[in-house]
Order: sequence, then structure tokens, then C-alpha cells
Amino acid sequence: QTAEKRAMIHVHPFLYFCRGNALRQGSAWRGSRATAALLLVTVSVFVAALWLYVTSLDSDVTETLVSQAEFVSPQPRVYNIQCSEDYNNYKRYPGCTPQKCGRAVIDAVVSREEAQSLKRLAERGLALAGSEGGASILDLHSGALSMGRQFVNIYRYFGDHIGDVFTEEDFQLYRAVRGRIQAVIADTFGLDPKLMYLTKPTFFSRINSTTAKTQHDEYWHPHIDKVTYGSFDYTSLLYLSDYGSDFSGGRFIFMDQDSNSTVEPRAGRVSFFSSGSENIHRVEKVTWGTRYAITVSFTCDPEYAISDPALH
Ligand SMILES: O=C(O)CCC(=O)C(=O)O
Ligand SMILES: [Fe+2]
Repeated sequence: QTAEKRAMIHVHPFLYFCRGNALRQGSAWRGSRATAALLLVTVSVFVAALWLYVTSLDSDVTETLVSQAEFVSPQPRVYNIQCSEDYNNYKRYPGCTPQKCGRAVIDAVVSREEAQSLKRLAERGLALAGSEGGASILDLHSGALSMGRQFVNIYRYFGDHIGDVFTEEDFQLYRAVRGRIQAVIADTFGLDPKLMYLTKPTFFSRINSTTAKTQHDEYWHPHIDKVTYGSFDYTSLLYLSDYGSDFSGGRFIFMDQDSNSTVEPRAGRVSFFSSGSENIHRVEKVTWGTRYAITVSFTCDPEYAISDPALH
């Protein structure tokens, strides 16, 4: 029933009954129409006010920037945003320090086969240990691997046996992928790729729905990469599994003033963004399945440059 119909049913018989005069039915009818209209306007205003109030309370309004099913190619989908002032607190490197800030997603830089190989590498590495719950990480550069409630150094811990887990080809693939990601970031933000350097940490992450036992393994907190990791100027995430079929939950969320924007992971998808507070973000909790990703980040400061991971 529309508000108008409801108003007709309730208002009209009431007026008719009160006045009790068949001859005055015409004017009563007109009066009831006016009342109904007034009621309708009042109800509409009330509903609109309530809606505005409720949506102002709910900062969780979510927009999907890129869904899992989409294939963004050949160019990245780019969202420009104003840079935060964070970069003023650091030395500026012309040709690299963010002047254009934003976020972008591309599916054409890493193939699904390459993502699959990297996922197998992550699985093999993380099978050596892993955290007790939540997120586990494997940092190929430093060798840090989650083990129970702490970390071990895989290169020291497994010594010569590490060659059974990782091959030279694995590292070649990592280098090739890193180079292509660097090129697309430079192209998108108008940088000189030779003035950007890989920085640490660069790590594989495996996230599942089991409860984290330590703070390290709580991956869902909102954070700013430049604050958390210091040297980062551009962050990239390479997803190795698919939202919706390999796992659920686990969407990446940019947290803006009045809304959230999500990126749904897809194997081979690269999401990249400037690392300052213009891009505060978090990862939704994984509700089932296992989510694999690699964080590959770049700095403009040569002092924080690291070399590509290699067999030690
Ligand atoms: O895995 C992701 O989607 C995000 C990870 C992240 O925020 C980080 O490594 O800083
Ligand atoms: Fe992050």
C-alpha cells in the first residue's frame, strides 16, 4: 500500500462519519485529499530525514573499485587523490617522491600462471612453519618466516635445505614480476623507474580464518604503510588467489572520510597506491578459505633500497 492509499482508507471514512452528511461528501472528499497530501508530504520529509541521519551514522558505505570478476586490461584503472602532507616530513627525491597520489588496479601485468607459480612458492615456504592463526608471512629478502608465535630466519634455520624449497627460477620470476610492477607504477604516477627502489619488507602473506594468537598476526587493523613501514613511498600488492572461490572476506579496503572503497583480490591482480595517509587501509577478516598475496614496495630513498631476494 502506498502512503496515499493508506491515508485514503483511514482519513476518508473518519471525516465522512463525523460529518454524517451525504450532501457534504464532496467537500469531505476534497478535505480528505488535502489531508492525505499533507500526510504524504509529512511522511516523505520524515523518511528523507531519517535516511539522511542513518546514512550519516553509517561510515561503512562501501563502493567496489574493482570486483573479482572484472579483468582490468591493458591499462590500469586509476583513481587520483590529493597527496597527504606526510611526504613533507621526508627528504624529497625529484622524479620519485609522490606529487601525484592515488590508487590503481591492473590485471595485465602478471599472468594467472605466474600468480599460480608464486602461490606454489608461497605454499612451499609457508609449509615449513607458519603462525598459530590469522596471518603468516614469509619475507624472502630477510628470510623472516612466521613460526608459532614468533619468526625464524629461513636461511639460517633451514640452511642448505632451502635449495629444496626455492629454486633459482622462483627468484627469477619474482625479479621479473617486481620489474614489471615497478614500470607500471612509474608510468601511472609519472616517475622515473630508475629512481625507485625495492624496499623492505617485501613478503608473502597467507591469511585464513583462524583466530590470531599474537598482534603480528592481526592483519585487519587500519594502517598507513608509510607510518607502519617508514621507507615506503609506493605500495603494491600482488594477489595470488581469488576472492569468492579460494576464500571469502579478505577484501582490501581503502578507508576514506565518508566511505570505503574495496578491491576484491583476483589471482594475478596488482593493486598499487601511494603509501601516505591519503591511502589508509585495512584487510577485511577472512571468513573461510586461504588468501595469498605478496606485498612489494618501493622507496625513493636510496638508503632504504634493498636488492632482489636471492638464494643465500
Ligand atoms: O594483503 C593486502 O591486501 C594488504 C596488505 C597490507 O596492507 C600490507 O602489507 O601493508
Ligand atoms: Fe598495508
